[in-house]
This record gives sequence, structure tokens and C-alpha cells, in this order.
Amino acid sequence: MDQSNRYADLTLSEEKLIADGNHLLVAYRLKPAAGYGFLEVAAHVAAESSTGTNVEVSTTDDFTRGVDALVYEVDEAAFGDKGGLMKIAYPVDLFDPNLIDGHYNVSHMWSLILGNNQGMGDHEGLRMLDFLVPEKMVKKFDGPATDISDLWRVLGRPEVDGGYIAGTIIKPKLGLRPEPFAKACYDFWLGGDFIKNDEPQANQPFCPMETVIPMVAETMDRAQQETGEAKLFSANVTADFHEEMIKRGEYILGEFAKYGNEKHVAFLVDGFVTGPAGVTTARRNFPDTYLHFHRAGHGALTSYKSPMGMDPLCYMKLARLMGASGIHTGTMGYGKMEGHGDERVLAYMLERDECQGHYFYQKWYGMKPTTPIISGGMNALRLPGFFENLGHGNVINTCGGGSFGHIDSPAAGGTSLGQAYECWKTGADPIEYAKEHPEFARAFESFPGDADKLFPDWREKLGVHK
Ligand SMILES: O=C(COP(=O)(O)O)[C@H](O)[C@H](O)COP(=O)(O)O
Ligand SMILES: [Mg+2]
Repeated sequence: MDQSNRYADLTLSEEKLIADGNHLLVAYRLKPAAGYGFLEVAAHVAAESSTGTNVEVSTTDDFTRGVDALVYEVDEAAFGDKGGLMKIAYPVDLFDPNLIDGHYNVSHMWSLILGNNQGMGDHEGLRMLDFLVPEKMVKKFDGPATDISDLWRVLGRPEVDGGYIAGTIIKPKLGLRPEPFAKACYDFWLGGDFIKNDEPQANQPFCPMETVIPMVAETMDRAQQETGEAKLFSANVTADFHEEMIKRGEYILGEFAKYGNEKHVAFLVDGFVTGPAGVTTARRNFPDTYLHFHRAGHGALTSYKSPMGMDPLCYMKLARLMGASGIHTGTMGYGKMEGHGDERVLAYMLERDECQGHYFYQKWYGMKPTTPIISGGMNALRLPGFFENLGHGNVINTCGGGSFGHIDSPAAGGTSLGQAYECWKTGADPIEYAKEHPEFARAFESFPGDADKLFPDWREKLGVHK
């Protein structure tokens, strides 16, 4: 049934919709299924995502029609054989403020703008490319409670432009028992700032949380005394339900508080699999603890290979609205995960108070920034190019293989990361810099494949022969 006479109004002006601020606007890539018209399916998407279904219903009244989501722009040829562009305006009144405090919840918003419409049979692809949240909605989402300035403060750095936080993920991903786990932490902390649990590390029988966390807390204290530097640990509190997450969080903070280091702890939440409810549980129950959002699983939704789901930019915006202090933004083509250099916009959208997205200029009206967390196949050799592409180093970077794969030690791995940042920041040539910085130099021998690709003449210049 073609519902475009009700759910499309191509006379609407986007400029006016933005100025009025009463609609959430969404840009989609749509590929109709064979036999269906573009506007027909676009209108069906608007119906399914707001006040309609696939047939007229007798219960619809004039008020209902007044909150219809409306297709207001189409460009059928925008993406060639991948489909066309269409934009939908969703009245703000469709969204759901909490009973408790009137804040909007991301889960409801997500289920509307990218919910049933994903399963419709009359399209071959529907992918959310960008969305614009109007001011009256932005101000009623939680947003982050803490941000990177809180970590820079603990590290004794300036709270603005405090710079690069050199981190790792304890590897192997699973299988370490408490003693080797704590030793891996100590060894890295002698050279680096920040350690995270890998996303599935939690309370496994071979490494119970109530055995390993006290050891990590003691190890952090020792490493701080040994180096004279503050250290950070991002502990996984992911759980299926509120009480378990709270139990884990309180336990972890209690153990680090024994050394006065409760501020040195961040909480890792596998936010894709727990969803907005899991993230918000941590955000609201531990407002003083940096909320580290790991996005494991997001690729099913955000992969550029998919005709469905959402562009990674949209996922970043949802995470900031939820209140992530920091979220993995990928490595923008410099690491092992899918990505490309133009993904700078993911970082800028998270950290700036205003940013031009793919289709919309989003203002955040003072909402705290979310830190881009850079992770996935990174090491000291790949970092200078990454920083050059991003244009700054105010990020958390976690290198698992890039630290524990350093041929000298995890400490040397950690040191090499900080050196890579200094190399870029000072504008030094990496080869020349390596001549004066042994840990950075040994990263070339640790990751020879990368070295050959990035610095083809490194062997003769550094006097290293096979
Ligand atoms: O454990 C790692 C990286 O380990 P390593 O440094 O050894 O590759 C992270 O979970 C991935 O980066 C997640 O990907 P993303 O950060 O893109 O979500
Ligand atoms: Mg991991």
C-alpha cells in the first residue's frame, strides 16, 4: 500500500525543520526491493517508524496524524546501485522522557529510528547515515558524567590538551591466571599509563575477579611507587543485570580504595551487547568513574560492508548521548579493524561541542565530550601517521599486541608508545627519532612487517640487518 500521500511531504524545508527544533531528523540510504517504488518504501519506513503499519487502521485520528514521521527529502539516484538517499523528520513528541527525571532514553529513540524498519520486506537495504538531535532533546540526555580531563587530572597533567594516554589491553585475551595477569600489568605500567581488561575478561574460573582485582590494585600501587607516576586501570563491570554490575563496580572501587586509588579506576562496559540500559546503569550508579564503552559486536551494525544498520558516526552519537566517557572509535585505517582516514569525523563528533556530520551539523550545547579510544592492531610505528591524520593526540590508545609484542618487554612497549607521540608532536622524523630512543627503535624490529611498509629503508638507516 503506497502511503506516501500521508507519510511524505517533500515541500517541507529542512532549514525550517532545523530552525523550529521540533523534529529529530534522520538521513538513510534506502534500496527498495524489486517491484516497489522509492517514495512508496520511504513512506512505509516513516509509517513503521512512527504512527503507522502496512495498512490503514480504524483507530487513527487527527491527533495521530499530527505526529506522523514524514519523509521530507529524497534523491533516488544518490548511491547508484546501492540505492538512494531519503530523510525523515520525527516529531520530538514521539520520543520517550523518563518518569523519574524527564531525560530521554536512547534505547527508545534507537528502537524508533532504526527498529522495525530494519526488518521490512519491501527494501533490500536501509542504513542510517546520520541524524540530527534538536537542542530540546540534546539537553535531556544524560551525556558523559566524566571525561578525559578527569584522567589527565589523575595523571597530573593539564586538564586541557593533556595529551596522549598510552595504554594496553592485557593479552592474551583470555587464559591468564591471576599471578601472570598481575605481572603483565606491572610490566606494562613500568612504561605505560593505562591498562584495560580485554572486553571478555571478567570473572572466569581460572581468573576470579575477587582474586585478580586485589592483585591488580596492589600491583598498581607498586608500579606507581616504582615509577613515581600515576597509573590507570579500566576494569570490566559488564553484566546482564543492574545488581551484578553494581556489585562488580563497588567491589572493584573498594579494592583500589585500599590504596587511595579509587580515582585511578575506569569502568569498562561492553556497551553494544549490554545496550543503552547497561551503559546507563554504569553511568548513573558510578558518576565519578570514567565510563569506558567497548563496542565489541558493533560491526554487525556498522560495518561498511552492510546495506543495513547504521554508519559508525551514528553509533558514536548514540554513545555520547548515553553518557560514554570514552568509546572505541577504531583506528581510522591505521590499525587492524575496518576503517579509513576520513573517520576523523567520528572523533570530532565525540569531542567537539559542534561538528559537521555526514548530513547534519550537530550542536552538543555543552554536553561533556566523549574520548576517542583508539585500539586494534596499533603499535608505536603506526601511531605517528595516525596522529598526523587526526591532527591531535588527546586520545586514549590501547595497544595489546603493540605492547606485549615488543621484543624487549611490555614496559618497553609502553615506553615506545609515549615516544611515538612525542616523535609526532615534535615533528621529528621517526627514523631520526629512533636513533635517540631505543624503545621506539626496537619497535621497528618488533614489528618488521609494519616497519618495511611504513619506513622501507629503516634497516640500513638504523643499522639493523636480517
Ligand atoms: O583488544 C583489542 C585490540 O587488541 P590489539 O591491540 O592486540 O589489536 C580491542 O578489543 C579491539 O581493538 C576492539 O576493536 P575496536 O577498538 O575497533 O572496537
Ligand atoms: Mg579486545
